[in-house]
Amino acid sequence: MQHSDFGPGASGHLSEIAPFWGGAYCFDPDPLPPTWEFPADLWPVLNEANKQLMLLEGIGRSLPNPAILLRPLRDREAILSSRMEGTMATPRQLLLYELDPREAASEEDPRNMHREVANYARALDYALTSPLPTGLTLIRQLHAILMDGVRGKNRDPGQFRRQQVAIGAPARYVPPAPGRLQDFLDPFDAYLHLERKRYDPLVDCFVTHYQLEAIHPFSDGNGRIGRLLLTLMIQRCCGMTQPWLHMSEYYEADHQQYCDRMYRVSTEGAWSDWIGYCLKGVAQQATKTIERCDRLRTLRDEYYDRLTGKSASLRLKQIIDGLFKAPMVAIADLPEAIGVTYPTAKSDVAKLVKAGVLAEFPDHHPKTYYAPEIFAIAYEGLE
Ligand SMILES: Nc1ncnc2c1ncn2[C@@H]1O[C@H](COP(=O)(O)OP(=O)(O)OP(=O)(O)O)[C@@H](O)[C@H]1O
Repeated sequence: MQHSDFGPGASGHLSEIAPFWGGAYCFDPDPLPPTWEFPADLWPVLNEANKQLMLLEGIGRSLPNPAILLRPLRDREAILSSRMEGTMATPRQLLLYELDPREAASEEDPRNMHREVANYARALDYALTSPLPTGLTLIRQLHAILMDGVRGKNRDPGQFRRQQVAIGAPARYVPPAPGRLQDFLDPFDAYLHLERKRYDPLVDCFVTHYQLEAIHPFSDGNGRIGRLLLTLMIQRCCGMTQPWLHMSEYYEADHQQYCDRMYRVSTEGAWSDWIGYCLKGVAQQATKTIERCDRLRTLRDEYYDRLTGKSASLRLKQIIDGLFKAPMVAIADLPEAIGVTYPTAKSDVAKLVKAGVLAEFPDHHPKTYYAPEIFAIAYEGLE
């Protein structure tokens, strides 16, 4: 860690540790809230972010079936947040894994990565339905789900780290020493539990995101847990009925910038820069999500027309709605999902193939179908 990068405005202090960790120092972040005042020139940026967020909330809330948006959003977030850390799964791999979650055969088996991405999605679902307040207990539970059954060293599901870690190679940022972690985690937990924090709720989401990353409490998975918590906090603290907004797409577009801005909070106390960047991301992500929602809604209406017109068969509508939640389906799973016999399910799938809604997924047993047009919108840019 570059000692000379840290100036008088740093948002914490350097303290000495064992010399082999990229220099002899780690960074001890000051407890929240920072002494930083929210600057006047960021008000328009904050207002725009909150406006777009509320627009998205209104549109999401008016959806007759919110799952048509929530599931693709959740999967996009799981894929992109994991991809930022080198854990790769395409949407197809994720959906196929979820249809058939077999154990990985070895540490090198790519199914390990698919499982980790599926775990991320599962952890998000868990967080969003958990009655626990946002705090360390919930954070540890989420980490345990994220690392559940994943092979590899230093995963320690649900456990705070007992060793020194560093970000980057050579170490660019070195978080607090393990022996003193609790000194940073306790005040962090107390701040999370405050009903009214220091700033606008949206601003506080990004202030706390920085703090969790600066403490880096786990030996692995800190980036993902931080972004998962961010989704949860935006939903819980900003009056949203559902998790409509995720930030990983924005951060992933320029990972370096995301990390650099956090680094400069540590070294110079550059909060305005970090918060302004995040708020712009909120407006951008909200706008993108609204557009995606419109495209999915239009496509669903078009499918209803294409297949059945006004005399829409309820059963086919049900299958179509299901495809918007997960655009992959195995005939064998349909009878239980919609309460029909196997021959009826087979004939319905044939109708959907004829109408161009479904296509057979090549080289896969048991026979599996996917909806290419839904796929193209929901997972745009991810294949
Ligand atoms: N200078 C920094 N200060 C604080 N946090 C940072 C900094 N640079 C990057 N980060 C955060 O650390 C994350 C990466 O941390 P690290 O490389 O230690 O991975 P990890 O703990 O193994 O977690 P994951 O596997 O989810 O990344 C980034 O995604 C970002 O959120």
